[in-house]
Amino acid sequence: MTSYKILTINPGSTSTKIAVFEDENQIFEETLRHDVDVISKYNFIVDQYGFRKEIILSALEKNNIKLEDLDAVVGRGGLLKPIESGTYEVNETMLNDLKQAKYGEHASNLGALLAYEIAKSIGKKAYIVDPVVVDELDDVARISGLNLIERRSVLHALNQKAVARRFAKEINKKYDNLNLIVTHLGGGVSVGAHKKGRVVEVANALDGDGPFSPERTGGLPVGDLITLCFSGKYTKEEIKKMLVGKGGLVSYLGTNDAREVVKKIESGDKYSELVFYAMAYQISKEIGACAAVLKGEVDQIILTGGIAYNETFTTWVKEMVGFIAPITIYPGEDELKALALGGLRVLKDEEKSKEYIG
Ligand SMILES: Nc1ncnc2c1ncn2[C@@H]1O[C@H](COP(=O)(O)OP(=O)(O)O)[C@@H](O)[C@H]1O
Ligand SMILES: CCCC(=O)OP(=O)(O)O
Repeated sequence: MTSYKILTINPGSTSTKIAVFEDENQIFEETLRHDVDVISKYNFIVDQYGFRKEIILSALEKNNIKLEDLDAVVGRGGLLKPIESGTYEVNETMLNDLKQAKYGEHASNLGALLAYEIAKSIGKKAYIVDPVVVDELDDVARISGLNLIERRSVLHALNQKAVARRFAKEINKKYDNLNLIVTHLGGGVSVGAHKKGRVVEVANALDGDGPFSPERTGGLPVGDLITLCFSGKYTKEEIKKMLVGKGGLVSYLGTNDAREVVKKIESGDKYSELVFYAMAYQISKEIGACAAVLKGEVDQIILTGGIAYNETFTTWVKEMVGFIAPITIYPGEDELKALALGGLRVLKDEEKSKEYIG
């Protein structure tokens, strides 16, 4: 039987994760973490392309992984036109939208670009799976309160879907029959209300509403934000960076690394504890909002992402939202595997890849 070797690339706001799979089996994985000082010196995400490509290729070389042995490269999907869940072949329209940051700036925009270039160098195809713009919102969730602004679905779709399906499988139920609240705790934070297999509500995890995260402000008091914007002290680009990249934990504590914050708390730093607790508090409020969207019919709350490794943090969240539904914790994420499986389904002809129209 033919077997396939797939390189998966997941550029996140605080890291680049890579793995190589032989069919469903992971044979190599590495997480390359990026300090806020390294990342924030780049004005645009696309400028990080060379830096991230170099560290990927050098990690592969160090581990004796030969590009010529690969059958496909699958990258995390970035900010594209809102699309349905699935595996998409990387095409010119997609690359252009990402290079121009037509739908916004986020590290995931690099997934398709890196996958395409590496795949091209060996004459193979590149794909993305469940990009951050997977859109299954109920129409009511699109209404913002101002007819000039529509609420958008921007989330860790790949991992949210992967852990939701993993939970359903573990309890022998169908994802499509469950109501779940999935909370991804990464460099960005997304809290999604999954109603019978569709993410019907999510606070835009990038630059919208919702809780603050290690590197983002989440929703801010709008009046004060307007004053800041028109104070004459900051350019539009500086304000944007303040909200995404230099917001959240970075703004209060100077780091996007929750593990550093935990160390400070353990050494008795009360201010760090207050800020870290505030993040748990805001996330819990958002979980409460999703419970209202699901009319209280919540089968399970799932906590996932890097910060879900921290027991102090998950205990705070449990204390606040444990009354809503039982809580399952899947620390880290299944994104690399989800990317590999999405690519594999296409290589094995079990599924046709979708075309990105733009
Ligand atoms: N063991 C851990 N304990 C606490 N926080 C962690 C741990 N591992 C990773 N994190 C934190 O999780 C965040 C990144 O999460 P991750 O899901 O890897 O995000 P991203 O894909 O956005 O880079 C960082 O703040 C990182 O410090
Ligand atoms: C853009 C939504 C996904 C997101 O925030 O990812 P990271 O946590 O990897 O930045």
